[in-house]
Amino acid sequence: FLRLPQQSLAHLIDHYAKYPPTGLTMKRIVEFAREGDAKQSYLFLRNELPVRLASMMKEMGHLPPRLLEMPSVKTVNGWYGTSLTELHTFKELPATGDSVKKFTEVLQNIRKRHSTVIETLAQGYMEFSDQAAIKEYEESQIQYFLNRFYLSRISIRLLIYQHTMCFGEEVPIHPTHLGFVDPNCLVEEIIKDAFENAQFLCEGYYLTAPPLELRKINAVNAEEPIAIAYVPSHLYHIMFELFKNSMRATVEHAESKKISTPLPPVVVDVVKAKEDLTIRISDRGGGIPRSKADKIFRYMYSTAPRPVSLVDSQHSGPTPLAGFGYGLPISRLYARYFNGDLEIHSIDGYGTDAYIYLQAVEDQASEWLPICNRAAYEYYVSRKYQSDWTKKK
Ligand SMILES: O=S(=O)(c1ccc(O)cc1O)N1Cc2ccccc2C1
Repeated sequence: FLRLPQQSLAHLIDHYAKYPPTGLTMKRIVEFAREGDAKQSYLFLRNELPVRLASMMKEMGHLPPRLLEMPSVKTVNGWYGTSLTELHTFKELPATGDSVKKFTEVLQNIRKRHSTVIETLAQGYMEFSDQAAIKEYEESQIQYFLNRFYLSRISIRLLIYQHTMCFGEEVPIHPTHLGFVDPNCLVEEIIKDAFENAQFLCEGYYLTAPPLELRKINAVNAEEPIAIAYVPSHLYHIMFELFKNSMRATVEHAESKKISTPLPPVVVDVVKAKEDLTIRISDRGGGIPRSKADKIFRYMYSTAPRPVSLVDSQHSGPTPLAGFGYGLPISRLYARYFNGDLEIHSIDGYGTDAYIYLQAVEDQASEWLPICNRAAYEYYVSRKYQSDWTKKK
């Protein structure tokens, strides 16, 4: 037989991107971590990871050509291509101890290779915006893409961590953890950890920080601690980000009022009910007007070139809580990944409430993933961005 022409990368992408991703529920992930084995994981991931990588590579192709020319964007595209090609070599390989061991090593290399994807794409965006003004439709295409691309990346990294920690040499952080997931994640502990670390940063910079006021209600079982099956590092990331925002707002707002009363606390309410686990973070940091509130979930919004010196005159060192960076949009992706959400409700002149909603029931918490299908393609080509309403005043 003629040897099949060397599978070009474009063929690989088209082959795998044809399939929709297979989303897992938190229930399935926990069960599999308990009862699954390395071979079953290998047989699932050697197809599922290429499907998720290829889908995002195909979708990247719909971005403005000028953006795809940016060196940093080409670099990220290169990493995805290399990883897809490496995983594809396992396509026909039978699941033996040796092939599974090699596969696990490949996953660890992929995780390391992709560790700076977010910063590198941000660099690519800056290169793009330095080159020429970004049109409105390009901006909305890029925001649409980055939410899908980063959500897909969160999911790929979770699947890799689960495999390497359950079936590789890597040991879970806590003996009770099942890989990267904790079947009994004590929410209050993570909230306190995140608050203490954010407070340490805040005190280091502002020489002061607001106190925490934590209130909790377990509406399902009053005596039980509030716990759900979740990814501790995802919850920590969300809380740490929101606490940094609230602390900065609280301190800077108090300073601006020139009166030196004690700082108002950051109040956190945690309520576990039948369906939702809700965490509300309330600060009295002066809030944000509605005219600006719609921008805080934008990538790059506040990475606009900062004042020349990162050192703020009144305080020492770079502003560790500077701007919003990517913290809010990425935190919202973490919350939405397992069918939760993150909402910001602000009262201009008073303060802001951040609501985090998580699924309290494992089989309702299923991966929320982008599907690279016709609808997505339509979005890129149809210029849906064109507003069909008069401009806001
Ligand atoms: O926009 S905010 O209301 C705000 C946004 C998100 C959040 O989690 C908490 C918040 O408080 N806020 C952030 C910030 C930073 C410096 C100075 C003033 C403010 C006001």
